Amino acid sequence: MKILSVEQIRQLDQYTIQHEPIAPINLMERAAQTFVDWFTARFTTSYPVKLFCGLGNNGGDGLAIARILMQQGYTIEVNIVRYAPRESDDFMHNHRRLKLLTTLNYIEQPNNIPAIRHNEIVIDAIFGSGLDRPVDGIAKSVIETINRAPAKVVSVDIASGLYPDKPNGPDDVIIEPDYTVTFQLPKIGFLLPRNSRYVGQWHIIDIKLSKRFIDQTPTPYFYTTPEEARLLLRQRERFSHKGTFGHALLLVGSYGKIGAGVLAARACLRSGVGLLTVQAPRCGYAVLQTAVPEAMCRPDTHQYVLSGQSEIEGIPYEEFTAIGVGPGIGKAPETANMLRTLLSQYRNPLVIDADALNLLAENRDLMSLIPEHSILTPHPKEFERLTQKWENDYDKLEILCDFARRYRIVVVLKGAHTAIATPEGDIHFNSSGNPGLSTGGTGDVLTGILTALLAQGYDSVEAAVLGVYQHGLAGDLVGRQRGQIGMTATDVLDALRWS
Ligand SMILES: NC(=O)C1=CN([C@@H]2O[C@H](COP(=O)(O)OP(=O)(O)OC[C@H]3O[C@@H](n4cnc5c(N)ncnc54)[C@H](O)[C@@H]3O)[C@@H](O)[C@H]2O)[C@@H](O)CC1
Ligand SMILES: Nc1ncnc2c1ncn2[C@@H]1O[C@H](COP(=O)(O)OP(=O)(O)O)[C@@H](O)[C@H]1O
Ligand SMILES: [K+]
Repeated sequence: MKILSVEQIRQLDQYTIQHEPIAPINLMERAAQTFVDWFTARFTTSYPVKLFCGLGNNGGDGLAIARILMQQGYTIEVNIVRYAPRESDDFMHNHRRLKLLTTLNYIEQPNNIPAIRHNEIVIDAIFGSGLDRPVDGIAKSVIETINRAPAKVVSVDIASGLYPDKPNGPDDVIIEPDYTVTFQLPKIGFLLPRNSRYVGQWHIIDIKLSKRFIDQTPTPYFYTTPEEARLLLRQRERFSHKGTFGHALLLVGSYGKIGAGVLAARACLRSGVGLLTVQAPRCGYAVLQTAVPEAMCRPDTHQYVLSGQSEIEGIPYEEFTAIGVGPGIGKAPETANMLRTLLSQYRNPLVIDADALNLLAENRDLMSLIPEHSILTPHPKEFERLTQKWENDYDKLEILCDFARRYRIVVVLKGAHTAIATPEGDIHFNSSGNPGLSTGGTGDVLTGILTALLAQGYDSVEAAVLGVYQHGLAGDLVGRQRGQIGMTATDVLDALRWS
Protein backbone atom coordinates (compact mmCIF):
# COMPACT_ATOMS: atom_id res chain seq x y z
CA MET A 1 0.00 0.00 0.00
CA LYS A 2 1.32 3.42 -0.89
CA ILE A 3 1.92 6.15 1.66
CA LEU A 4 1.38 9.60 0.18
CA SER A 5 2.46 13.04 1.37
CA VAL A 6 -0.05 15.63 2.62
CA GLU A 7 0.25 17.47 -0.68
CA GLN A 8 -0.43 14.28 -2.65
CA ILE A 9 -3.45 13.51 -0.43
CA ARG A 10 -4.81 16.97 -1.16
CA GLN A 11 -4.42 16.28 -4.89
CA LEU A 12 -6.06 12.88 -4.38
CA ASP A 13 -9.10 14.58 -2.82
CA GLN A 14 -9.30 17.03 -5.71
CA TYR A 15 -8.88 14.31 -8.32
CA THR A 16 -11.63 12.22 -6.71
CA ILE A 17 -13.93 15.25 -6.55
CA GLN A 18 -13.38 16.04 -10.24
CA HIS A 19 -13.25 12.58 -11.73
CA GLU A 20 -15.68 10.47 -9.73
CA PRO A 21 -17.23 13.09 -9.75
CA ILE A 22 -18.48 13.90 -6.27
CA ALA A 23 -19.24 17.20 -4.57
CA PRO A 24 -16.75 18.02 -1.76
CA ILE A 25 -19.56 18.09 0.78
CA ASN A 26 -20.65 14.60 -0.27
CA LEU A 27 -17.10 13.33 0.02
CA MET A 28 -17.04 14.70 3.56
CA GLU A 29 -20.36 12.96 4.25
CA ARG A 30 -18.94 9.66 2.95
CA ALA A 31 -15.85 10.05 5.15
CA ALA A 32 -18.05 10.79 8.17
CA GLN A 33 -20.37 7.86 7.48
CA THR A 34 -17.40 5.50 7.12
CA PHE A 35 -15.96 6.78 10.39
CA VAL A 36 -19.32 6.22 12.08
CA ASP A 37 -19.43 2.63 10.77
CA TRP A 38 -16.05 2.03 12.42
CA PHE A 39 -17.16 3.76 15.62
CA THR A 40 -20.47 1.99 16.07
CA ALA A 41 -18.80 -1.40 15.60
CA ARG A 42 -16.73 -0.67 18.74
CA PHE A 43 -18.72 1.59 21.02
CA THR A 44 -22.37 1.11 21.91
CA THR A 45 -24.84 3.95 22.46
CA SER A 46 -24.36 3.55 26.21
CA TYR A 47 -21.17 5.63 26.00
CA PRO A 48 -21.74 9.40 26.08
CA VAL A 49 -19.67 11.07 23.35
CA LYS A 50 -17.92 14.46 23.57
CA LEU A 51 -16.83 15.81 20.25
CA PHE A 52 -14.27 18.61 19.91
CA CYS A 53 -13.97 20.14 16.48
CA GLY A 54 -11.93 22.83 14.79
CA LEU A 55 -12.96 25.12 11.95
CA GLY A 56 -11.37 23.42 8.92
CA ASN A 57 -12.44 20.28 7.09
CA ASN A 58 -11.39 18.03 9.95
CA GLY A 59 -13.87 19.99 12.08
CA GLY A 60 -16.41 19.65 9.24
CA ASP A 61 -15.93 15.87 9.36
CA GLY A 62 -16.49 16.06 13.10
CA LEU A 63 -19.80 17.91 12.74
CA ALA A 64 -21.06 15.43 10.14
CA ILE A 65 -19.99 12.55 12.40
CA ALA A 66 -21.88 14.13 15.31
CA ARG A 67 -25.06 14.43 13.25
CA ILE A 68 -24.94 10.83 12.04
CA LEU A 69 -24.12 9.48 15.52
CA MET A 70 -27.02 11.47 16.94
CA GLN A 71 -29.35 9.98 14.35
CA GLN A 72 -28.14 6.54 15.44
CA GLY A 73 -29.11 7.16 19.05
CA TYR A 74 -25.82 8.29 20.62
CA THR A 75 -25.79 11.01 23.27
CA ILE A 76 -23.31 13.53 21.95
CA GLU A 77 -22.13 16.93 23.10
CA VAL A 78 -20.55 19.07 20.40
CA ASN A 79 -17.79 21.55 21.28
CA ILE A 80 -16.49 23.91 18.63
CA VAL A 81 -13.03 25.29 19.30
CA ARG A 82 -13.02 28.87 18.01
CA TYR A 83 -9.30 29.35 17.55
CA ALA A 84 -9.67 31.61 14.48
CA PRO A 85 -12.27 33.90 12.91
CA ARG A 86 -12.79 31.87 9.68
CA GLU A 87 -14.33 28.49 8.95
CA SER A 88 -14.06 26.31 5.82
CA ASP A 89 -17.09 26.16 3.48
CA ASP A 90 -17.82 22.53 4.22
CA PHE A 91 -17.52 23.19 7.94
CA MET A 92 -20.12 25.96 7.54
CA HIS A 93 -22.46 23.66 5.65
CA ASN A 94 -22.35 20.97 8.34
CA HIS A 95 -22.58 23.62 11.04
CA ARG A 96 -25.87 24.90 9.61
CA ARG A 97 -27.29 21.37 9.48
CA LEU A 98 -26.23 20.43 12.98
CA LYS A 99 -27.48 23.66 14.57
CA LEU A 100 -30.99 22.63 13.57
CA LEU A 101 -30.68 19.43 15.62
CA THR A 102 -28.91 20.41 18.82
CA THR A 103 -27.27 23.18 20.77
CA LEU A 104 -23.57 23.64 20.21
CA ASN A 105 -20.97 24.71 22.75
CA TYR A 106 -18.42 27.26 21.52
CA ILE A 107 -15.02 27.31 23.19
CA GLU A 108 -13.33 30.70 22.97
CA GLN A 109 -11.63 30.82 26.33
CA PRO A 110 -10.49 28.22 28.88
CA ASN A 111 -13.57 28.53 31.09
CA ASN A 112 -15.72 27.32 28.14
CA ILE A 113 -13.94 23.95 28.15
CA PRO A 114 -16.25 21.28 29.61
CA ALA A 115 -15.12 18.70 32.15
CA ILE A 116 -14.53 15.27 30.62
CA ARG A 117 -15.60 12.18 32.58
CA HIS A 118 -14.01 8.76 32.51
CA ASN A 119 -16.85 6.86 30.87
CA GLU A 120 -17.09 9.29 27.96
CA ILE A 121 -15.58 8.86 24.52
CA VAL A 122 -13.85 11.94 23.16
CA ILE A 123 -13.81 12.41 19.39
CA ASP A 124 -10.97 14.67 18.36
CA ALA A 125 -11.67 16.59 15.14
CA ILE A 126 -9.83 19.82 15.95
CA PHE A 127 -7.05 19.71 13.34
CA GLY A 128 -6.42 17.23 10.56
CA SER A 129 -3.82 17.06 7.86
CA GLY A 130 -4.10 20.81 7.25
CA LEU A 131 -2.10 21.65 10.36
CA ASP A 132 0.68 23.98 9.26
CA ARG A 133 2.07 25.45 12.48
CA PRO A 134 2.29 24.53 16.15
CA VAL A 135 -1.00 24.71 18.00
CA ASP A 136 -1.36 27.60 20.44
CA GLY A 137 -4.03 29.69 22.22
CA ILE A 138 -7.38 28.16 23.04
CA ALA A 139 -6.84 25.05 20.84
CA LYS A 140 -3.73 24.30 22.88
CA SER A 141 -5.69 24.56 26.15
CA VAL A 142 -8.36 22.19 24.80
CA ILE A 143 -5.77 19.61 23.73
CA GLU A 144 -4.09 19.81 27.14
CA THR A 145 -7.47 19.28 28.84
CA ILE A 146 -8.26 16.25 26.65
CA ASN A 147 -4.84 14.73 27.34
CA ARG A 148 -5.38 15.07 31.11
CA ALA A 149 -8.87 13.54 30.96
CA PRO A 150 -9.50 9.92 31.94
CA ALA A 151 -11.70 9.27 28.86
CA LYS A 152 -10.92 7.22 25.74
CA VAL A 153 -9.97 9.42 22.80
CA VAL A 154 -10.55 8.71 19.11
CA SER A 155 -8.86 11.04 16.62
CA VAL A 156 -10.44 11.67 13.24
CA ASP A 157 -7.85 11.19 10.47
CA ILE A 158 -4.87 12.20 12.65
CA ALA A 159 -4.30 13.38 16.21
CA SER A 160 -4.78 17.13 16.39
CA GLY A 161 -1.39 18.82 16.53
CA LEU A 162 0.55 15.99 14.86
CA TYR A 163 2.12 16.69 11.46
CA PRO A 164 1.46 13.83 9.03
CA ASP A 165 4.79 13.94 7.23
CA LYS A 166 7.26 16.21 8.99
CA PRO A 167 8.75 16.38 12.47
CA ASN A 168 6.98 18.17 15.31
CA GLY A 169 8.89 20.43 17.65
CA PRO A 170 9.76 19.16 21.14
CA ASP A 171 7.28 21.51 22.83
CA ASP A 172 4.35 20.98 20.45
CA VAL A 173 1.04 20.16 22.12
CA ILE A 174 -0.55 17.13 20.47
CA ILE A 175 -3.54 14.91 21.26
CA GLU A 176 -2.54 11.51 22.70
CA PRO A 177 -5.34 9.32 21.36
CA ASP A 178 -6.25 5.74 22.11
CA TYR A 179 -7.28 5.32 18.48
CA THR A 180 -6.62 7.11 15.23
CA VAL A 181 -9.08 6.40 12.44
CA THR A 182 -7.49 7.61 9.25
CA PHE A 183 -8.83 8.06 5.74
CA GLN A 184 -7.74 5.77 2.90
CA LEU A 185 -3.96 5.56 3.41
CA PRO A 186 -1.62 5.56 6.39
CA LYS A 187 0.39 8.67 7.13
CA ILE A 188 4.11 8.29 7.39
CA GLY A 189 4.09 9.92 10.83
CA PHE A 190 2.15 6.91 12.20
CA LEU A 191 5.11 4.62 11.58
CA LEU A 192 7.80 6.53 13.43
CA PRO A 193 8.89 5.68 16.98
CA ARG A 194 8.76 9.20 18.44
CA ASN A 195 5.11 9.59 17.42
CA SER A 196 3.87 6.45 19.13
CA ARG A 197 1.96 8.36 21.87
CA TYR A 198 0.28 10.55 19.28
CA VAL A 199 -1.15 7.71 17.24
CA GLY A 200 -2.42 4.97 19.53
CA GLN A 201 -3.96 2.02 17.72
CA TRP A 202 -4.59 3.17 14.19
CA HIS A 203 -7.06 1.98 11.62
CA ILE A 204 -7.47 2.82 7.97
CA ILE A 205 -10.98 3.31 6.64
CA ASP A 206 -11.75 3.17 2.95
CA ILE A 207 -13.54 6.33 1.83
CA LYS A 208 -13.25 5.37 -1.85
CA LEU A 209 -10.78 8.01 -2.98
CA SER A 210 -9.61 7.52 -6.57
CA LYS A 211 -7.74 4.24 -6.95
CA ARG A 212 -6.51 5.38 -10.33
CA PHE A 213 -4.86 8.47 -8.86
CA ILE A 214 -3.24 6.40 -6.12
CA ASP A 215 -1.91 3.89 -8.67
CA GLN A 216 -0.46 6.67 -10.83
CA THR A 217 1.15 8.69 -8.06
CA PRO A 218 4.84 8.04 -7.43
CA THR A 219 6.05 7.71 -3.86
CA PRO A 220 9.10 6.23 -2.18
CA TYR A 221 7.05 5.03 0.80
CA PHE A 222 5.07 1.80 1.09
CA TYR A 223 3.31 -0.09 3.86
CA THR A 224 3.27 -3.90 3.50
CA THR A 225 -0.28 -5.20 3.85
CA PRO A 226 -1.01 -8.87 4.61
CA GLU A 227 -2.39 -9.30 1.07
CA GLU A 228 0.76 -7.88 -0.50
CA ALA A 229 2.97 -10.16 1.60
CA ARG A 230 0.86 -13.18 0.62
CA LEU A 231 1.29 -12.34 -3.07
CA LEU A 232 5.07 -12.55 -2.72
CA LEU A 233 4.92 -16.05 -1.33
CA ARG A 234 5.82 -18.79 -3.85
CA GLN A 235 4.17 -22.16 -3.79
CA ARG A 236 6.21 -25.37 -4.17
CA GLU A 237 5.99 -27.31 -7.38
CA ARG A 238 5.10 -30.98 -7.29
CA PHE A 239 8.37 -32.13 -8.92
CA SER A 240 10.65 -29.93 -6.85
CA HIS A 241 13.52 -31.44 -4.85
CA LYS A 242 15.88 -30.14 -2.22
CA GLY A 243 18.21 -28.78 -4.88
CA THR A 244 15.40 -26.53 -6.05
CA PHE A 245 15.48 -24.54 -2.82
CA GLY A 246 19.14 -23.70 -2.65
CA HIS A 247 22.05 -24.51 -0.38
CA ALA A 248 22.59 -21.84 2.28
CA LEU A 249 25.62 -21.24 4.44
CA LEU A 250 25.38 -19.56 7.83
CA LEU A 251 28.56 -18.17 9.39
CA VAL A 252 27.63 -17.88 13.02
CA GLY A 253 28.61 -18.12 16.67
CA SER A 254 31.53 -17.63 19.03
CA TYR A 255 32.26 -19.01 22.50
CA GLY A 256 29.18 -18.27 24.64
CA LYS A 257 27.07 -17.28 21.60
CA ILE A 258 26.54 -20.54 19.77
CA GLY A 259 22.84 -20.18 20.60
CA ALA A 260 22.55 -17.30 18.13
CA GLY A 261 23.75 -19.72 15.46
CA VAL A 262 21.28 -22.39 16.54
CA LEU A 263 18.39 -19.91 16.29
CA ALA A 264 19.46 -18.64 12.86
CA ALA A 265 19.95 -22.21 11.60
CA ARG A 266 16.61 -23.44 12.87
CA ALA A 267 14.81 -20.41 11.43
CA CYS A 268 16.55 -20.96 8.09
CA LEU A 269 15.31 -24.56 8.01
CA ARG A 270 11.80 -23.47 9.06
CA SER A 271 11.79 -21.05 6.14
CA GLY A 272 12.16 -23.55 3.35
CA VAL A 273 15.86 -23.77 2.52
CA GLY A 274 16.81 -26.92 0.56
CA LEU A 275 20.12 -27.58 2.29
CA LEU A 276 21.88 -25.80 5.09
CA THR A 277 25.52 -25.77 6.13
CA VAL A 278 26.58 -23.99 9.28
CA GLN A 279 30.17 -22.98 9.94
CA ALA A 280 30.84 -22.24 13.60
CA PRO A 281 33.86 -22.28 15.95
CA ARG A 282 34.87 -25.77 17.11
CA CYS A 283 33.32 -25.19 20.51
CA GLY A 284 29.91 -25.06 18.80
CA TYR A 285 30.20 -28.29 16.89
CA ALA A 286 28.49 -30.69 19.30
CA VAL A 287 25.85 -28.10 20.18
CA LEU A 288 24.89 -27.51 16.55
CA GLN A 289 24.93 -31.16 15.55
CA THR A 290 22.63 -31.92 18.47
CA ALA A 291 20.32 -28.92 18.35
CA VAL A 292 20.00 -28.75 14.56
CA PRO A 293 20.51 -32.25 13.14
CA GLU A 294 19.01 -31.20 9.80
CA ALA A 295 21.98 -28.89 9.14
CA MET A 296 25.48 -29.92 8.06
CA CYS A 297 28.14 -28.46 10.28
CA ARG A 298 31.67 -27.35 9.41
CA PRO A 299 33.77 -26.85 12.51
CA ASP A 300 36.12 -23.88 12.19
CA THR A 301 39.80 -24.56 12.96
CA HIS A 302 39.53 -21.96 15.71
CA GLN A 303 38.17 -23.22 19.00
CA TYR A 304 36.35 -20.05 20.09
CA VAL A 305 35.77 -17.69 17.16
CA LEU A 306 35.17 -17.91 13.45
CA SER A 307 38.28 -17.61 11.32
CA GLY A 308 36.80 -18.98 8.11
CA GLN A 309 39.32 -21.83 8.07
CA SER A 310 38.13 -25.39 8.34
CA GLU A 311 39.91 -28.69 8.70
CA ILE A 312 37.84 -30.03 5.87
CA GLU A 313 39.05 -27.26 3.52
CA GLY A 314 38.76 -23.48 3.19
CA ILE A 315 35.17 -22.44 2.69
CA PRO A 316 34.19 -22.63 -1.00
CA TYR A 317 31.92 -19.61 -0.65
CA GLU A 318 30.93 -19.51 -4.29
CA GLU A 319 29.33 -22.96 -4.03
CA PHE A 320 26.55 -21.67 -1.83
CA THR A 321 23.35 -20.17 -3.19
CA ALA A 322 23.08 -17.72 -0.29
CA ILE A 323 25.14 -16.84 2.76
CA GLY A 324 24.12 -15.27 6.07
CA VAL A 325 26.81 -13.94 8.39
CA GLY A 326 26.77 -12.33 11.80
CA PRO A 327 24.67 -13.89 14.56
CA GLY A 328 26.86 -14.33 17.62
CA ILE A 329 30.19 -14.01 15.76
CA GLY A 330 31.89 -11.37 17.94
CA LYS A 331 34.55 -9.02 16.63
CA ALA A 332 37.82 -10.98 16.93
CA PRO A 333 40.56 -10.05 14.40
CA GLU A 334 40.30 -13.56 12.89
CA THR A 335 36.61 -12.98 12.31
CA ALA A 336 37.27 -9.59 10.72
CA ASN A 337 39.67 -11.35 8.34
CA MET A 338 37.07 -13.96 7.53
CA LEU A 339 34.56 -11.21 6.71
CA ARG A 340 37.09 -9.50 4.44
CA THR A 341 37.75 -12.75 2.54
CA LEU A 342 34.05 -13.50 2.29
CA LEU A 343 33.23 -10.05 0.92
CA SER A 344 36.12 -10.26 -1.56
CA GLN A 345 35.16 -13.71 -2.87
CA TYR A 346 31.38 -13.99 -2.80
CA ARG A 347 29.50 -12.20 -5.56
CA ASN A 348 25.87 -13.02 -4.74
CA PRO A 349 23.80 -11.05 -2.22
CA LEU A 350 24.59 -11.82 1.43
CA VAL A 351 22.62 -11.35 4.61
CA ILE A 352 24.78 -9.35 7.02
CA ASP A 353 23.71 -9.00 10.66
CA ALA A 354 24.82 -8.26 14.22
CA ASP A 355 28.60 -8.22 14.80
CA ALA A 356 29.25 -8.51 11.08
CA LEU A 357 27.63 -5.05 10.89
CA ASN A 358 29.75 -3.80 13.77
CA LEU A 359 32.85 -5.09 11.99
CA LEU A 360 31.80 -3.14 8.91
CA ALA A 361 31.37 -0.03 11.07
CA GLU A 362 34.92 -0.47 12.42
CA ASN A 363 36.47 -1.33 9.04
CA ARG A 364 34.88 1.17 6.68
CA ASP A 365 36.89 0.04 3.68
CA LEU A 366 34.88 -3.21 3.74
CA MET A 367 31.70 -1.35 2.82
CA SER A 368 32.69 -1.03 -0.83
CA LEU A 369 33.25 -4.82 -1.03
CA ILE A 370 29.64 -5.68 -0.11
CA PRO A 371 27.96 -7.43 -3.06
CA GLU A 372 25.14 -5.37 -4.56
CA HIS A 373 21.67 -6.23 -3.29
CA SER A 374 23.00 -7.73 -0.08
CA ILE A 375 20.62 -7.39 2.88
CA LEU A 376 21.92 -5.63 6.00
CA THR A 377 19.76 -6.03 9.11
CA PRO A 378 20.81 -3.44 11.71
CA HIS A 379 18.83 -2.47 14.77
CA PRO A 380 18.92 1.30 15.33
CA LYS A 381 22.14 1.24 17.39
CA GLU A 382 23.97 -0.84 14.79
CA PHE A 383 22.63 1.47 12.09
CA GLU A 384 23.92 4.52 13.94
CA ARG A 385 27.37 2.92 14.16
CA LEU A 386 27.29 2.32 10.41
CA THR A 387 26.14 5.85 9.61
CA GLN A 388 25.71 8.80 11.98
CA LYS A 389 23.44 10.15 14.71
CA TRP A 390 20.12 11.51 13.47
CA GLU A 391 18.17 14.51 14.67
CA ASN A 392 14.71 13.01 14.34
CA ASP A 393 12.88 10.10 12.74
CA TYR A 394 12.54 11.86 9.39
CA ASP A 395 16.25 12.61 9.33
CA LYS A 396 16.86 8.92 10.09
CA LEU A 397 14.74 7.89 7.08
CA GLU A 398 16.75 10.15 4.83
CA ILE A 399 20.03 8.71 6.10
CA LEU A 400 18.61 5.21 5.63
CA CYS A 401 17.53 5.90 2.09
CA ASP A 402 20.88 7.51 1.12
CA PHE A 403 22.84 4.64 2.65
CA ALA A 404 20.90 1.95 0.77
CA ARG A 405 21.26 3.84 -2.52
CA ARG A 406 24.90 4.63 -2.09
CA TYR A 407 25.96 1.01 -1.57
CA ARG A 408 23.16 -0.48 -3.71
CA ILE A 409 22.03 -2.67 -0.84
CA VAL A 410 18.83 -3.47 1.02
CA VAL A 411 18.83 -2.17 4.58
CA VAL A 412 16.38 -3.63 7.07
CA LEU A 413 16.24 -1.13 9.93
CA LYS A 414 14.62 -3.19 12.66
CA GLY A 415 12.08 -2.14 15.28
CA ALA A 416 8.33 -1.62 15.43
CA HIS A 417 7.36 -1.04 11.77
CA THR A 418 10.77 -2.19 10.52
CA ALA A 419 11.80 0.05 7.61
CA ILE A 420 13.26 -1.70 4.57
CA ALA A 421 15.24 0.59 2.27
CA THR A 422 15.95 -0.58 -1.28
CA PRO A 423 18.85 0.25 -3.61
CA GLU A 424 16.36 2.34 -5.62
CA GLY A 425 15.63 4.53 -2.60
CA ASP A 426 12.18 3.21 -1.68
CA ILE A 427 11.21 2.39 1.88
CA HIS A 428 8.78 -0.40 2.81
CA PHE A 429 7.37 -0.26 6.34
CA ASN A 430 6.33 -3.53 7.92
CA SER A 431 2.84 -3.99 9.33
CA SER A 432 3.24 -7.15 11.42
CA GLY A 433 4.96 -7.74 14.78
CA ASN A 434 4.58 -6.60 18.35
CA PRO A 435 6.71 -5.66 21.38
CA GLY A 436 6.90 -9.35 22.39
CA LEU A 437 9.63 -9.55 19.74
CA SER A 438 11.82 -7.24 21.82
CA THR A 439 13.78 -10.14 23.26
CA GLY A 440 17.26 -11.54 22.60
CA GLY A 441 17.54 -13.85 19.60
CA THR A 442 14.61 -12.70 17.48
CA GLY A 443 17.06 -10.84 15.22
CA ASP A 444 19.02 -14.07 14.72
CA VAL A 445 15.78 -15.73 13.68
CA LEU A 446 15.25 -13.00 11.09
CA THR A 447 18.74 -13.59 9.65
CA GLY A 448 17.93 -17.28 9.22
CA ILE A 449 14.65 -16.46 7.48
CA LEU A 450 16.20 -13.97 5.06
CA THR A 451 19.08 -16.31 4.19
CA ALA A 452 16.59 -19.10 3.41
CA LEU A 453 14.57 -16.81 1.14
CA LEU A 454 17.66 -15.68 -0.80
CA ALA A 455 18.69 -19.33 -1.17
CA GLN A 456 15.29 -20.09 -2.68
CA GLY A 457 15.77 -17.45 -5.34
CA TYR A 458 13.67 -14.57 -4.02
CA ASP A 459 15.26 -11.29 -5.03
CA SER A 460 16.62 -9.23 -2.17
CA VAL A 461 13.78 -6.75 -1.87
CA GLU A 462 11.13 -9.47 -2.03
CA ALA A 463 13.06 -11.54 0.48
CA ALA A 464 13.34 -8.62 2.89
CA VAL A 465 9.71 -7.50 2.61
CA LEU A 466 8.33 -11.03 2.86
CA GLY A 467 10.79 -12.27 5.48
CA VAL A 468 10.29 -9.31 7.79
CA TYR A 469 6.53 -9.63 7.44
CA GLN A 470 6.51 -13.39 8.17
CA HIS A 471 8.81 -12.90 11.17
CA GLY A 472 6.42 -10.31 12.62
CA LEU A 473 3.42 -12.50 11.79
CA ALA A 474 4.98 -15.42 13.69
CA GLY A 475 5.45 -13.02 16.63
CA ASP A 476 1.79 -12.03 16.38
CA LEU A 477 0.72 -15.67 16.40
CA VAL A 478 2.78 -16.35 19.52
CA GLY A 479 1.40 -13.16 21.08
CA ARG A 480 -2.15 -14.39 20.57
CA GLN A 481 -1.44 -17.92 21.78
CA ARG A 482 0.65 -17.28 24.85
CA GLY A 483 0.99 -13.52 25.26
CA GLN A 484 3.76 -11.11 24.39
CA ILE A 485 5.67 -10.97 27.64
CA GLY A 486 7.02 -14.51 27.80
CA MET A 487 7.71 -14.78 24.07
CA THR A 488 11.07 -16.32 23.13
CA ALA A 489 12.95 -16.42 19.85
CA THR A 490 12.39 -20.18 19.73
CA ASP A 491 8.62 -19.63 19.99
CA VAL A 492 8.87 -17.25 17.04
CA LEU A 493 10.74 -19.62 14.75
CA ASP A 494 8.45 -22.48 15.68
CA ALA A 495 5.44 -20.32 14.83
CA LEU A 496 6.64 -19.51 11.29
CA ARG A 497 3.92 -20.43 8.76
CA TRP A 498 4.41 -20.20 5.04
CA SER A 499 0.98 -20.89 3.66
N1 LIG B 1 -8.94 12.50 1.60
C1 LIG B 1 -9.13 12.84 2.83
O1 LIG B 1 -8.28 12.49 3.62
C2 LIG B 1 -10.28 13.66 3.23
C3 LIG B 1 -10.07 14.56 4.24
N2 LIG B 1 -11.02 15.23 4.82
C4 LIG B 1 -10.70 15.99 6.04
O2 LIG B 1 -10.04 17.18 5.76
C5 LIG B 1 -8.99 17.37 6.68
C6 LIG B 1 -8.06 18.39 6.17
O3 LIG B 1 -8.79 19.59 6.14
P1 LIG B 1 -8.15 21.04 6.14
O4 LIG B 1 -7.15 21.13 5.06
O5 LIG B 1 -9.26 22.01 6.21
O6 LIG B 1 -7.31 21.03 7.47
P2 LIG B 1 -7.71 21.08 9.00
O7 LIG B 1 -9.06 20.63 9.27
O8 LIG B 1 -6.58 20.44 9.66
O9 LIG B 1 -7.75 22.63 9.31
C7 LIG B 1 -6.66 23.37 9.20
C8 LIG B 1 -7.13 24.83 9.16
O10 LIG B 1 -6.62 25.41 10.30
C9 LIG B 1 -5.56 26.28 9.98
N3 LIG B 1 -4.47 25.92 10.83
C10 LIG B 1 -3.51 25.01 10.60
N4 LIG B 1 -2.69 24.89 11.64
C11 LIG B 1 -3.20 25.73 12.59
C12 LIG B 1 -2.81 26.04 13.91
N5 LIG B 1 -1.76 25.47 14.46
N6 LIG B 1 -3.52 26.94 14.59
C13 LIG B 1 -4.59 27.50 14.04
N7 LIG B 1 -5.01 27.24 12.81
C14 LIG B 1 -4.31 26.37 12.08
C15 LIG B 1 -5.23 26.06 8.54
O11 LIG B 1 -4.79 27.26 7.96
C16 LIG B 1 -6.56 25.54 8.00
O12 LIG B 1 -7.40 26.63 7.69
C17 LIG B 1 -8.46 15.98 6.85
O13 LIG B 1 -7.66 15.79 7.97
C18 LIG B 1 -9.75 15.22 6.93
O14 LIG B 1 -10.24 15.21 8.25
C19 LIG B 1 -12.42 14.83 4.56
O15 LIG B 1 -13.30 15.85 4.79
C20 LIG B 1 -12.64 14.30 3.17
C21 LIG B 1 -11.59 13.48 2.58
N1 LIG C 1 8.28 -3.26 19.61
C1 LIG C 1 8.48 -4.08 18.56
N2 LIG C 1 7.50 -4.26 17.66
C2 LIG C 1 7.72 -5.07 16.59
N3 LIG C 1 8.87 -5.74 16.34
C3 LIG C 1 9.86 -5.59 17.22
C4 LIG C 1 9.73 -4.76 18.36
N4 LIG C 1 10.90 -4.82 19.06
C5 LIG C 1 11.72 -5.64 18.36
N5 LIG C 1 11.11 -6.11 17.27
C6 LIG C 1 11.71 -7.01 16.25
O1 LIG C 1 12.52 -8.00 16.92
C7 LIG C 1 13.76 -8.18 16.24
C8 LIG C 1 14.91 -7.83 17.20
O2 LIG C 1 16.13 -7.94 16.56
P1 LIG C 1 17.51 -7.59 17.28
O3 LIG C 1 17.41 -6.26 17.94
O4 LIG C 1 18.59 -7.81 16.30
O5 LIG C 1 17.57 -8.69 18.43
P2 LIG C 1 18.67 -9.78 18.75
O6 LIG C 1 20.00 -9.21 18.36
O7 LIG C 1 18.58 -10.00 20.21
O8 LIG C 1 18.33 -11.00 17.99
C9 LIG C 1 13.69 -7.31 15.00
O9 LIG C 1 13.21 -8.07 13.91
C10 LIG C 1 12.68 -6.23 15.38
O10 LIG C 1 12.04 -5.67 14.27
K1 LIG D 1 -8.05 15.25 14.39
